[in-house]
Amino acid sequence: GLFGSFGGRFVAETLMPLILELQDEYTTAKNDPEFQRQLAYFQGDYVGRPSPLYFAERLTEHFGGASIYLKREELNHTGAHKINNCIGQVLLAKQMGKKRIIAETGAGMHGVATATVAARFGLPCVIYMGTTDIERQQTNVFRMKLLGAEIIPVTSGTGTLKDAMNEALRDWVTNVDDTFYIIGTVAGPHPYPAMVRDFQAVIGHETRSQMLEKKGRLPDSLVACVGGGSNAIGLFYPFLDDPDVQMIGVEAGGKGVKSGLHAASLNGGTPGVLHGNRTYLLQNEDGQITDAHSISAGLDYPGIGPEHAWLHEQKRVEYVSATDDEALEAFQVCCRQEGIIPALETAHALAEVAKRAPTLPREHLMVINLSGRGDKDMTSVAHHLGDK
Ligand SMILES: CC/C=C(/N=C/c1c(COP(=O)(O)O)cnc(C)c1O)C(=O)O
Repeated sequence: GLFGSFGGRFVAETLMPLILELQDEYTTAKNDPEFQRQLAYFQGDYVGRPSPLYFAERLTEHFGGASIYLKREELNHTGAHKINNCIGQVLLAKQMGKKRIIAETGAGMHGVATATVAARFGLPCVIYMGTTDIERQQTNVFRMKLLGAEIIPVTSGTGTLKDAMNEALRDWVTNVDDTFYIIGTVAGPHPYPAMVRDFQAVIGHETRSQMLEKKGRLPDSLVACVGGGSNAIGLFYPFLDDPDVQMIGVEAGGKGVKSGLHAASLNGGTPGVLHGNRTYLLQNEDGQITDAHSISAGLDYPGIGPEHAWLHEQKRVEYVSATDDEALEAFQVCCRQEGIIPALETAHALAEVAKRAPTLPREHLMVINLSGRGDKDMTSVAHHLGDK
């Protein structure tokens, strides 16, 4: 389970039997036509896939350069890419005879997607969520309750995603026999980063065939925001062996990487171990995890998926960052030009498009992962714009 020197399994011994059972179950499922048929069925009739690859004519005109295409993951059921992964993992949980589902959440999109599949498959569900995020993503908190999930507020640390994941991992170690932990991003011990990537790779597979059908060739560049990195790797993965397809991952630059108040684990971090895998993370010289900062709860995480750490070292993907302010600006441009209200996480990818598209010719085909919709962010954005 290694991506170069990244990834692996840094977990308590008590977890190993379940991890090995999960790895066997997943390896079997990957090659099991019945599992793949079930997955495709729910991706189609329940999630609503394939998501459109939409030519954003107004954004293209507005930036005056590259041809901009949006991969509309915000149109999936529940409003983000997270459901792609939750369907796959809940099917595994059922196959393994698990009786209880737990998850962590920051933006609440993974929490809602987990509560959604738990409801649909008749399993009790507990979601761990930091109190900071409960405050800034209230619509998703209410949606989780409507879907029947129990939410456990996490007050430790900064009360954000990292802290929620710590508590979810503790629950999992305690209830390893009857509980399945649906991890919401490409983090955690092997096989999670590879498994979550595989469930999200439907994004890239669809994008490939949609672009070939529309333009008769592959896209020139792919842009996606990076929190833990699941929507990005899902878009990038099917293209990794196409050397002419450029890939840009956009981290949360917060108040600016130099300010120290950011969540840019690659651009502002160093190698270390967190949440069961070796990757890049924000830490001080003693190896203590330092606080992340981002206007967007879903990017507010001091780590990153180990495959991204490896792709960064291999220089196959270019990782840049966008600040809170740049994301807020791009958020508004998307609303006004395309009539699409993106999630604040997604707005970080759009901020990079604002910088990069004008420098490219119209023939350049640029695909952005529109990872989620922004309903959840209305009060937060109103608050921040009020400061303008
Ligand atoms: C797993 C915790 C992350 C969450 N969300 C992250 C997120 C992200 C960043 O997560 P990744 O794709 O895994 O980097 C991007 N776009 C949207 C709309 C998101 O909600 C969540 O709790 O909903």
